[in-house]
Amino acid sequence: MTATSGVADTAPRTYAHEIHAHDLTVRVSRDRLAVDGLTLSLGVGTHGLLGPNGAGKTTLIRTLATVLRPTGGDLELFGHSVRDSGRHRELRRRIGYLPQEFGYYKRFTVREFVGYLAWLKEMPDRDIPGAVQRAVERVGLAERADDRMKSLSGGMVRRVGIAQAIVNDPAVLLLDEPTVGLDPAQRLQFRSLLKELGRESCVVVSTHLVEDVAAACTDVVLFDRGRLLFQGTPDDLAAAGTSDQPGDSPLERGYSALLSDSAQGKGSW
Ligand SMILES: Nc1ncnc2c1ncn2[C@@H]1O[C@H](COP(=O)(O)OP(=O)(O)OP(=O)(O)O)[C@@H](O)[C@H]1O
Repeated sequence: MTATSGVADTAPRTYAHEIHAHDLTVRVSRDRLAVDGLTLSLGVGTHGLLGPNGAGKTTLIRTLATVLRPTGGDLELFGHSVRDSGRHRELRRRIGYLPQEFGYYKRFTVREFVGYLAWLKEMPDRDIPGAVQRAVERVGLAERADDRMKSLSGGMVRRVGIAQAIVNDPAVLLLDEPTVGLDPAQRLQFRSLLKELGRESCVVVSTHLVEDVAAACTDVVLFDRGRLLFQGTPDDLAAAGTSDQPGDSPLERGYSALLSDSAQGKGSW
């Protein structure tokens, strides 16, 4: 393993947004476009990606993580098109990604596992132990750092997932339903971590929990059937609601109002 700090890590910033999608489409099967003509720019901040089941959130996050290729249109990360696959390694060094389905090695300790992911992200050897310690502390697992993964609860495994996503201090952090399995106290701590991370990086967090968005996000992206329905602040989303819409909070009523024009939002689930 060698230190692989690239020119891009120190180069002056030449892009307006960390993420810019233009008319992006992603086909997932012969008859299904899970992302369908998306134009969207996301910069520094915490962006909550909301939408009903099957809206295309996971597909979009996988595409942003360069796991899936765009079918049409374009996607730029840090000003570079992901169509240039020669740049993927360089782009991935600046991305943190927690997939919805998170795989891990049961016999590794937390420290070994997060360190292994740091190594895969081509972090310099000398930086790894300190970065692992910081990431594990940020998710509240310092006391379990030398325990094997197989001894952790589901919520703790999720927190290790968050630790591996942030270990390289990514400029773009992609989290697919990170709060699933977290207990209420951990969820509160995680929300403050999200806010903190969003001050310096571009954080995209997919969630079904409108409260997560209210508490932690500066920006809401509402997605349905592969299309962008709304982008604005949580206050803008709340303002879209009316008292006759279903929901227990202004944000939930705003969410319902914006989805009510779509067939999927109409009383089905
Ligand atoms: N590999 C695939 N093959 C066929 N269809 C797929 C595939 N992956 C996703 N889809 C379909 O694409 C659509 C979007 O799926 P996706 O998982 O991106 O949605 P989502 O918004 O993340 O949903 P959820 O909230 O349920 O996780 C769904 O209709 C899904 O069935």
